[in-house]
Amino acid sequence: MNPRYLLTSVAPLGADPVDVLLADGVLAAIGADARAQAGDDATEVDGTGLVLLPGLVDLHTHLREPGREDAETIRTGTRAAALGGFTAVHAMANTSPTQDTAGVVEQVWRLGREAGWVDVHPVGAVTVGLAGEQLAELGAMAQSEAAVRVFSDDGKCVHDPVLMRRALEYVKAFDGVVAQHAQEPRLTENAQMNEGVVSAELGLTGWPSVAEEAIIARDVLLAEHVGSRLHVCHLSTAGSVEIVRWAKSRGIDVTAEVTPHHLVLTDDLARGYDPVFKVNPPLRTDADVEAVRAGLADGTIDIVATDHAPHTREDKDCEWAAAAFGMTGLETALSVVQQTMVDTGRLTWADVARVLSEAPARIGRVTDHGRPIAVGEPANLVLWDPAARTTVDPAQQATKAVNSPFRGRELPGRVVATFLRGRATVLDGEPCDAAVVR
Ligand SMILES: NC(=O)N[C@@H](CC(=O)O)C(=O)O
Repeated sequence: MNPRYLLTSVAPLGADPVDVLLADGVLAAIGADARAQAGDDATEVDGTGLVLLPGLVDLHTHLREPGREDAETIRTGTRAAALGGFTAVHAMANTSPTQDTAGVVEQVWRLGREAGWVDVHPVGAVTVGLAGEQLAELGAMAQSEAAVRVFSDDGKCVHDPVLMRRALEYVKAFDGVVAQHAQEPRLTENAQMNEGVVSAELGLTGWPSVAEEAIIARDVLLAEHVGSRLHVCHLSTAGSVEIVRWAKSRGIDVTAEVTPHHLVLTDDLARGYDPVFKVNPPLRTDADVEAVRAGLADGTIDIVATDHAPHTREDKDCEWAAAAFGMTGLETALSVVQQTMVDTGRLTWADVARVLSEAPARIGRVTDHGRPIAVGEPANLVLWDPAARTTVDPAQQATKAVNSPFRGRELPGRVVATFLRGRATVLDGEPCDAAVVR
C-alpha cells in the first residue's frame, strides 16, 4: 500500500499555506479536508515556511549508463535527481552504445524503473552513433516501450541541413521533437571557451557566439518550412535569445532551454584555468547572462534544463585543453534558479513551476508530471525550503561526479522532500533508499 503523507501549512506555488494530503499516489485533499481525511496512519510533515512545487522535470540529463558507469550510473544520477527535487528526467543519448535503437532506449528505461528514484525518459539519438550521417531508427524508438518523444544528438550538432530537415519531418508522425545542440562545427574547431576578451587574453581558442546563433537561425527556418517542432538545447548567447524571440513572434513552433550555469557564471572564471568551468556551450559574458535571464523572465526561453554532465576525476582534473566539457547540475538547479530569478524578483514560484516542471513535461510529452497542484493529480511533488542556505560540497552530493562549478559557494534553498507518485524519495532532506518504487 502507498504511504500517506499530511503536509501541514505548505505554500503551493508560494501561495497561502494549506494542508495537503497525499494518498494512493495522488494528491487526495487540499485545505480543511486534508486533515479530516488523513486518518491516524498518515505521516505528518511540517511544511511551515515551505513552498510546494510540482516535481521538477529535466529535459536534459546525462546519466552515462550504458558505457561510462565510472562517471555516473542510472542509479546514482537519478538519486541525485530526486535529491534535487526532480521526479522525471530525460536521459541524453550520448551513451556507449548510443541510444539510437529501440533496444538501447528500452534498456535505459528499464534501468530507470528498477532504480525507482525518478521516471527516466530516454532521449533517442537523431543519427546513428551521433555520427551525423544516417538517421537513427526514430520510429522504432518512438514505438518502443520507452515511448521516446525527444530526439537529440546532444554533444554533437545535427549539422547536415538535409538530415535535420528529414528528422524534423519524421518526428511529426509521433508528435516528437528534435532537440538541437546548436554548434556549427567548422566555426568551433578546437574551441576551448567563449570567444572574446578573456579567450584572447588567455590564448585559448575561442568559440564565437555566431557558431550557436547560425544553427538556431537555420533550424527555426527549417522548422517553419516543414511545420515541425524544434527545441533548442542550452541556449547561451544574447543573439540566440533574439533569434528565438523573433521565431516565436512569427509563430514558429520552437522552444528553448537555458542551463542554471548559464544563468549565473561567466567566461571570467576561465582565468584560473580550472576545467570545472569548461563546458559546452561555453560560459559567456555578463551581457549574455543578462540576456538569458531576461529571455527566461519574458517567456522567450521556455525552460531551465540542467545539462547535468558528470565526468570522472581523470577526465576533469587535467590541463584545460585536455579536460572534458561539462558540469554537474541536478542537485543545485533549483537553488540557482531561486538565486538568479526568484530572489531577484524576475520569476514567481508559479513561474518556477512552469519553467522547471510544466513546460519541460509538455515539451517531452510526459503526461503525468508537471501537473497542477490539484486534487486527483498524481502526487509528483517537491517541498522546498527557500530560507535555507547550503554551501555546495560535491563530496556530499549523490552524483558520483565532483565537477560542480558551484563547489564552495553558498546557495539558497534546500529540498526537504520529494514525492514520486505519493512515495517519498527524499524526506527531511535525506534520500529514502529503502522506499524507492520498483
Ligand atoms: N554539456 C557538456 O559540456 N557536455 C556534455 C555534452 C556536450 O554538450 O558536449 C557531456 O555529455 O558531457
